[in-house]
Amino acid sequence: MFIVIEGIDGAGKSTQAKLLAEWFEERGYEVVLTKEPTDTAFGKLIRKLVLTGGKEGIIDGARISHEAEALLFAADRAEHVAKLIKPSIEAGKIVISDRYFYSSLAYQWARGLDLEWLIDLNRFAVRPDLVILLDLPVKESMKRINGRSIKTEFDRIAELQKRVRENYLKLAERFPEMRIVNALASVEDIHNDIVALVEHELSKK
Ligand SMILES: Nc1ncnc2c1ncn2[C@@H]1O[C@H](COP(=O)(O)OP(=O)(O)O)[C@@H](O)[C@H]1O
Ligand SMILES: Cc1cn([C@H]2C[C@H](O)[C@@H](COP(=O)(O)OP(=O)(O)O)O2)c(=O)[nH]c1=O
Repeated sequence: MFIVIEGIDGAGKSTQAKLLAEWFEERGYEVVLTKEPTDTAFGKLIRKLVLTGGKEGIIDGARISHEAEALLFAADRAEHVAKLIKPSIEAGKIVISDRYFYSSLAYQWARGLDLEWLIDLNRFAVRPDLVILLDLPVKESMKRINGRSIKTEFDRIAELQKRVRENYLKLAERFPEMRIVNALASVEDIHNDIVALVEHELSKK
């Protein structure tokens, strides 16, 4: 079984991914807990060129293009799928990924790229059984990650996160595997909501 956790920055994805992995392990399942961007050379390149916002992300005097960013995320994902996700699913393990191609759709679309091009670009990515979308207002997520980003960037980031949140909600109407979970609740209540969705999915297998 392949489960993905999605949501804006600070939505609680890594917290819930870890709890869900423990839930499966306690029940005797073999679990692979993973994330995107990955920790491989491609993921490191993304952190260097895309996520630092510093001078390493500048090529020939300009920031790398949003198209190049989308291609880097897709290249990282292609390796992730081929080397870890597919082999683990085939070995009967439970794969839990903190972010997947839905992040590319929500974020790179918010950067102004064409959604249909992004969907085509990511068509190689095996579809998960279940995608948990942790949804919460940007104001709340900003409170949770306060300190992770510098203050002067706050408003610009909040604006982007708002678009990303809206995009995720639109994507949930298009991709039936996506389920919206209210991420304003307590860590424990959210975990219980996720477990209910997972148990429903397990009962279908
Ligand atoms: N339900 C929750 N209520 C309040 N704070 C939370 C909740 N879930 C996570 N947090 C806290 O919010 C911050 C961001 O959570 P994290 O799981 O790292 O989010 P993400 O992986 O989506 O960026 C962390 O400090 C975490 O402890
Ligand atoms: C996977 C992915 C992430 N992102 C963005 C979302 C986050 O703001 C950022 C980094 O993800 P994040 O989960 O914060 O990873 P880390 O804490 O390891 O740096 O990358 C995209 O724009 N597109 C993608 O395809």
